[in-house]
Amino acid sequence: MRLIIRDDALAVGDYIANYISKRINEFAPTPERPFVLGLPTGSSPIPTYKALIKLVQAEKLSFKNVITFNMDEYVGLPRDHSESYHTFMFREFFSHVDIPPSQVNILDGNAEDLIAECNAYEARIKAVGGIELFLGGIGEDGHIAFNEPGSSLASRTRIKTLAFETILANARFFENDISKVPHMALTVGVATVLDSREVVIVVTGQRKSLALSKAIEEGVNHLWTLSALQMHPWALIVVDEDATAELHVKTVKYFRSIERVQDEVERTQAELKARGILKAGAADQQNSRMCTNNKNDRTS
Ligand SMILES: N[C@@H]1[C@@H](O)[C@H](O)[C@@H](COP(=O)(O)O)O[C@@H]1O
Repeated sequence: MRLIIRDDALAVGDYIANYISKRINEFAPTPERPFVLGLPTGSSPIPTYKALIKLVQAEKLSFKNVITFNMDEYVGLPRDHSESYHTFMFREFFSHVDIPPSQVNILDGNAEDLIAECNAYEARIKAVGGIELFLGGIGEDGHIAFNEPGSSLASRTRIKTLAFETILANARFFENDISKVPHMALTVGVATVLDSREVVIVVTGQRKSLALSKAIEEGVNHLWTLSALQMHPWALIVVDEDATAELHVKTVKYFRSIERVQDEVERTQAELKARGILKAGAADQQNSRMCTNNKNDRTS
């Protein structure tokens, strides 16, 4: 697992947007081989969405050959409600980029048969070859998607009753009236997230700092479902300074040093390449080996 620390939420958004953009561009998706991207809602990913939109407007990135799967959706909230995740995603992101709406997948919280809807979602993910990169956020209790404390770490897409803390936290989007917040949601499971080839998590703000420390400094625990990421071979958490408030100083120093060393390695390689000492092909091969190693190295 890697932890990247940036000054504030905007810098976190820029970092993640550039990271995703690089991944999609390197993948070079086509209609026959689309890039499959998992996406979250919430306030934390908004700076990332804004930065991604800018990249599309600058023609540095395209979503034409990207298929998306959202993490979750409320049960029983009309699709066109201002706070449905469907409305949120089109308002904050999809309407501003070049993704064909037919390539957007969001769970239907009003489906007649909710269990069938969840099973079909898992099947759809499988049918397109699995998720390449899952971007996620977390709740204050460390939940990923709507996998509340106590969720099985082997869980798949299903119906979940929301924790009271989550209902309280989300009341800010429903005129601070908890009776207006849906009490149930459809969500991908922890195992659905872990199945994706890469996971990137955004954590900003001091209110998430306890969850962050529980998830990365302690063991894997279903009470902090983000901690399941410790089992993932290629996970990246990008946080702002505020979110590190509960981390040990040595944890912060450790992850900062890893980033510094990685930057140095890349700089040295670029220099050697520019001076012709390292052949372009060899450098690329080495880079891709490093990349492969990173995929398998939980400390990098
Ligand atoms: N189901 C969503 C989560 O997927 C999201 O990560 C969380 C955090 O929201 P925010 O980023 O607004 O703190 O909100 C909800 O609970």
